[in-house]
Amino acid sequence: MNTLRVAGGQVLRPDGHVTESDVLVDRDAGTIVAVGDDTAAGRTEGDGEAGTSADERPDADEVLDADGSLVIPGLVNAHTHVAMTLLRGYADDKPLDPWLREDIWPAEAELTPDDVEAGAELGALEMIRSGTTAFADMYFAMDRVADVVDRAGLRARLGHGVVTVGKDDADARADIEESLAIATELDGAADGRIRTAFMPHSLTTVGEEFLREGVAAARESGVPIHLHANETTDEVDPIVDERGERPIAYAAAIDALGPDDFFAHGVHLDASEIDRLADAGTAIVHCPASNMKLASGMAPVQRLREAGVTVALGTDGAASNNDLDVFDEMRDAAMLGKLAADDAAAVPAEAVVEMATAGGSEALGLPGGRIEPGAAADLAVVDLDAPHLTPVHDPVSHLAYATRGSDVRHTVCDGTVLMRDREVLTLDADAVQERAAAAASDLVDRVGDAA
Ligand SMILES: CSC[C@H]1O[C@@H](n2cnc3c(O)ncnc32)[C@H](O)[C@@H]1O
Ligand SMILES: [Zn+2]
Repeated sequence: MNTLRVAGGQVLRPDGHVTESDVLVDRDAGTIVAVGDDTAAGRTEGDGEAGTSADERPDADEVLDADGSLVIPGLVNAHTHVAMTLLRGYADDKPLDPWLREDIWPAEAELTPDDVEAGAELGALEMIRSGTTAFADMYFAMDRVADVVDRAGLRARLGHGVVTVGKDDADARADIEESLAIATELDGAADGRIRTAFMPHSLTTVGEEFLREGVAAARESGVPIHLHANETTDEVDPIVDERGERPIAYAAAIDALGPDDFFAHGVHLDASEIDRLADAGTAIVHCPASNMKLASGMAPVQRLREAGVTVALGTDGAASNNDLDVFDEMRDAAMLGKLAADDAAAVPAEAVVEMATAGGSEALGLPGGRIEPGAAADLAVVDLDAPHLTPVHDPVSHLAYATRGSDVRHTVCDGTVLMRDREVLTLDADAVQERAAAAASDLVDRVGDAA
C-alpha cells in the first residue's frame, strides 16, 4: 500500500471528540485506512515513540508533521461561484437585485472562458490555503472550472447556471440544454472527484416551462438540482403573489425538491417550508456572510436543524463575501444564529463545525467530512501555535470562533497532499495571482468600453 501518515496531531473524530492520534491514508485509494490505535506498524494512540520525530517514523511513504496541530476533515464550501474572485471588491454596499442588475451581470456579460479559468484558479488557491477540499460551483464555462478542479486536486459538484429571464425561447432552451449537457459530460471527471448538478439560477430567474423541462430531464438522468432559494423578500413575494404558494411549495410542484437536491440561502422560510424541506430531505446551504453583506436577512438555522434539515455552509461568490474562507463562515453562522434566536446557546460551536464538514459532504453528496477508517482522505491540518489560538481549552471552540484560514498548515484531498507547510503544491501561487489580477483589470476595461 502507498501510504501517507499525518503524524503527531490531535484529531477531530466524528463524534466531536478530539484525540491524540495519527491518521494513516491509502494514497492510491484516497481513503483513510486507520486512525489512532488502529494505525498499525507499531504506533498506537498515546504512544509518542519518544525521541522519534514525526518525519523519522519509517512506516509510511510520506509523512505530514501535525505536531501541535489539529487534524480536521477538509472543509466544504457548499455554495459558491468560484470565478467571481475576479469581481472581489468590484461592487459593494448594495442589496442583491441592484447589485446583480447594475454591476455584476453587466460585468459577467464580458467574461471570457479564459477569465473564468483565471478566476477559478485564484479561488482554488484560496480554498486550498484555507483548508477547503470540496465545493459546489454554479457558473459559466464550467469545462474550464472542471479543468482547474482537476489540476488543483480538489473535489467539487459543478453545474452551469441557467437564467432564462430576458431571453427568447430558443436561447432559454439552449441554456437549459447546456446545463444538462455539462451535467452529463463532466460527471465523474478528475478521477471521480467531480460530480455535477442541474443548476437553474433561481425560481424567479428561470421561467416555469423551462424549469419543468430541465427538472424532468435531470430526474431522468439522476443528477441533483442546485438553485438559489428564498434568498430575499424581493424573490419570495412575486412567487407568493403570482402563484398563491411559497417558493418551496412551488419547487415541490415542479418536482425540484428531492433528497439529493441542495438549495442555497433559505433565508426567508416559513414553518411549512421548513417542514417540506425536512420531509423531502433537501439540504440548505447557509451563506451568512453574503446574507449579511447584501442585507438579505438571517436563515433560520436553528429551526432548520431542529426539524432535521441538513444544513451546510457556503461563502457564495467572493463579490458578496468577500473571501472564500469557510472558517469565517463558521464564525458568522454561530454569531448570527445566536443574534437571530436571541439566545447565546443557539448554533453552538459543534453545530457550525458539523455544518462545515459532514453537513457539507452530505448536502453535496460527495465523499469526505469525517475522519474515520474508510472515509475519503480529505483533511486540513490547523497549526495551533499562534497567539490567537493560545491557550487551547477546547479545540472545537477554536475552530468555530478563533481559527482563520491562514492557520491551515497542510491540506489533503483524496489522499493527495495539495498544500504542505503552507506551500500549495498543485498550483503556482504567484502565477495564479498575477494571471487573475491581469484578467480582472482587462475585464474592467472591457466593461467600461461596453458601457
Ligand atoms: C447563472 S450563474 C450564477 C449567477 O449567480 C449570481 N450570483 C452571485 N451571487 C448571488 C446571490 O447571492 N444570489 C443570486 N445570484 C447570485 C452570479 O453573479 C451569476 O450570475
Ligand atoms: Zn450564489
